[in-house]
Amino acid sequence: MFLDVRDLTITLKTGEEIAKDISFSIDGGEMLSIVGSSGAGKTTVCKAVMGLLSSNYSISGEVLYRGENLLHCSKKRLQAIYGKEICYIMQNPMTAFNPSLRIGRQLEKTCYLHNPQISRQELQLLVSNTLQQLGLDDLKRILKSYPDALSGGMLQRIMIAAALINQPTILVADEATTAIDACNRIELMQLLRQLCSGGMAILFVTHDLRAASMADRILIMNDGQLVEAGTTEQIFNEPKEEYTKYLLSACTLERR
Ligand SMILES: Nc1ncnc2c1ncn2[C@@H]1O[C@H](COP(=O)(O)OP(=O)(O)OP(=O)(O)O)[C@@H](O)[C@H]1O
Repeated sequence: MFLDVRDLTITLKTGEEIAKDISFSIDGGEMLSIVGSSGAGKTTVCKAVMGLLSSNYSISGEVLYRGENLLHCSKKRLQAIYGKEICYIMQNPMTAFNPSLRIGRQLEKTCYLHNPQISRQELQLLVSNTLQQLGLDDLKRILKSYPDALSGGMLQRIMIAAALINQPTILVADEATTAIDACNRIELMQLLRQLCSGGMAILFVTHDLRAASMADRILIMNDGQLVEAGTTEQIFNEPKEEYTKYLLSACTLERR
């Protein structure tokens, strides 16, 4: 199993519980979606999986990456895993980049960090290919730009490129398609499916049940807890919980 999260409970130092008894697993070639309204605890769970929660949080349970509990790994081991084997697409593309560094440089640094042996030529080719894979063709301009010169949708796609550049085995995508227009969003979802077919495991987190329809399985999260789990067909065609039905009706309303 690529990723196996067991009984993950996240509590603030003040005692407030943000997520309780969260368990799920994803294997290579699978896309699992966590769906829930704003404030359900989705981002906090992603950050716990990515080792990004500060000491203001206490975490119990297990985050197993191929059997290795990431909550107890050394800093050195985690540095080797995160950004290379497990990559994260953060929710807000505007704050994910260094504002004073050109995009090209930032992508090169991301790649170089985990592939110090790579030649200059290979590095440039990899950066260009990854951006093109995400439908970003205006390469010269993009690579020379500072983040504030690019649109939110573009930055989101570049952030996805940054996550894919090191060809991770697990991709954690938190609202990865939110800032992207509808046509590009469909293309991006198809790309994620394609990556899955190539063996990647994808955790796709969203507040929008429609966006989750490309996943193999869906977990519904509400108020810090998983309330329903099933295949995508089960969730869409035979929802059991009232909250799942509510999320489905919100999709139908938006479509009218
Ligand atoms: N450090 C913190 N201090 C206080 N409250 C926090 C902290 N971290 C998380 N929370 C609270 O935990 C809850 C879950 O937050 P989280 O960002 O994980 O939700 P989410 O499901 O990802 O929502 P969204 O989609 O809007 O980001 C929210 O009510 C949030 O305010």
